[in-house]
Amino acid sequence: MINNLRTFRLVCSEKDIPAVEELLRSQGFEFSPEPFYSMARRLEKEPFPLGDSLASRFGRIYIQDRSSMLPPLMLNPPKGAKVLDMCASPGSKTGILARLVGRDGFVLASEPSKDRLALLRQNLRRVQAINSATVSYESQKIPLPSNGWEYILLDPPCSGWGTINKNPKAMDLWSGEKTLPLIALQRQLLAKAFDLLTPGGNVVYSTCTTNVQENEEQTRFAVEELGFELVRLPHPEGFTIAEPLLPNMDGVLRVDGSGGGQGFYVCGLRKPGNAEPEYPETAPLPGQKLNLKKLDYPEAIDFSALPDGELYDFKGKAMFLNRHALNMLPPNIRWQGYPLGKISGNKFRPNPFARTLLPETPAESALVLENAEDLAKLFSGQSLTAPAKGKGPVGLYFKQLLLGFTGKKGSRFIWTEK
Ligand SMILES: C[S@@+](CC[C@H](N)C(=O)[O-])C[C@H]1O[C@@H](n2cnc3c(N)ncnc32)[C@H](O)[C@@H]1O
Repeated sequence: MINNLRTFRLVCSEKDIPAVEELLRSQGFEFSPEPFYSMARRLEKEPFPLGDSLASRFGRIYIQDRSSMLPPLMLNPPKGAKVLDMCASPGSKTGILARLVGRDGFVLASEPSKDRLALLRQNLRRVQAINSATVSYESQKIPLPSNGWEYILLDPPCSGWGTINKNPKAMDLWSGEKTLPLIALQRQLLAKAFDLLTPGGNVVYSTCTTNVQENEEQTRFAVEELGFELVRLPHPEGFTIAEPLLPNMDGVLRVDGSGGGQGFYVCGLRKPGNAEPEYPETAPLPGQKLNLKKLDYPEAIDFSALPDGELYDFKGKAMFLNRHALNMLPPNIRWQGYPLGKISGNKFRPNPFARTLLPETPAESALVLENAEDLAKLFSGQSLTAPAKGKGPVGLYFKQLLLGFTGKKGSRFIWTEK
């Protein structure tokens, strides 16, 4: 089946939706809302690649297949929840989880492949998932204590048959016996998820493949061999859901792709019981904790916009360490917080895209652009007139939408990513 449907999601608060949509429309993009998620949009006109749009460059949209949005939406962690994403790169689902749990929640994203870990970190930075941290483990061996997580997303490597439109060779590459190692790994990961979950906690297991072995049979394994309870998932509006290929599987979602989007399989599982999560002993970290009161930083910055946590200097990189990560991650695990900028002595310079450090109300020094043309000019290297007073970096906004920090030289604003 040919899937020509292109979808993306907005990365902003509800109140900023009009500004992001205006930014897109002013560059000639047309789109319509998707019924299953208030932030999802269906692309209808693309005058140039959507990935090159200003909204995308500033991390205010994320291009993602609509079916791939379902697993985190089905896990549906509440605001403030802590979530483990066991197979995270490139971070498309981590990004949704980070949004769902909000500023006071936390997502730990695990990805063993070095290259894919770099991509994951890049994407999390782009969408400013400040409430996340990353680790690099084969998640079946991740050294986290048992019973510590109330929400887990498990989106393991699979044969990818649901993506044949994008990867026409997926079916030849992963057929017959060749899928056996994948099936074994998926089972190990499911067993580990069971161990890591707090009794009463939930995991969503998902694949972008269509065969029964990696889908319903894995659900059956999880229920019959591991002791999970099957959770009945709601029918997402606007999707065609096929009948499961095994009996007694009410509430699993076999997304057949005929409504557009990839073929996907999503199932919800609950660890029986009821208990509070157990947290490990923690230990001092390497790196140097920074005292915000002693830092020299541009006046445009508003550190109070950050969630609870600490700022650390790790070899010149200013890393934000979320309080949940500090409380939940044991001393033997290697993890990375969220990079906010550079630090030299006591001088902090924000990353140009670190919009989380901006106040909602622009400071007097800020550059507030009212039209996308000026923003495009600035972003392409042209300078814009600035008042001679004050120095950069200053806050950059499109209307009330926070974008990042732009440099200033004399009486010109200059965009620089250095
Ligand atoms: C289907 S992709 C995940 C897609 C991701 N959840 C997203 O939505 O952006 C599976 C990922 O699992 C990673 N992976 C492979 N072996 C793994 C293991 N043993 N533990 C955890 N992740 C693994 C792969 O490198 C790949 O990035």
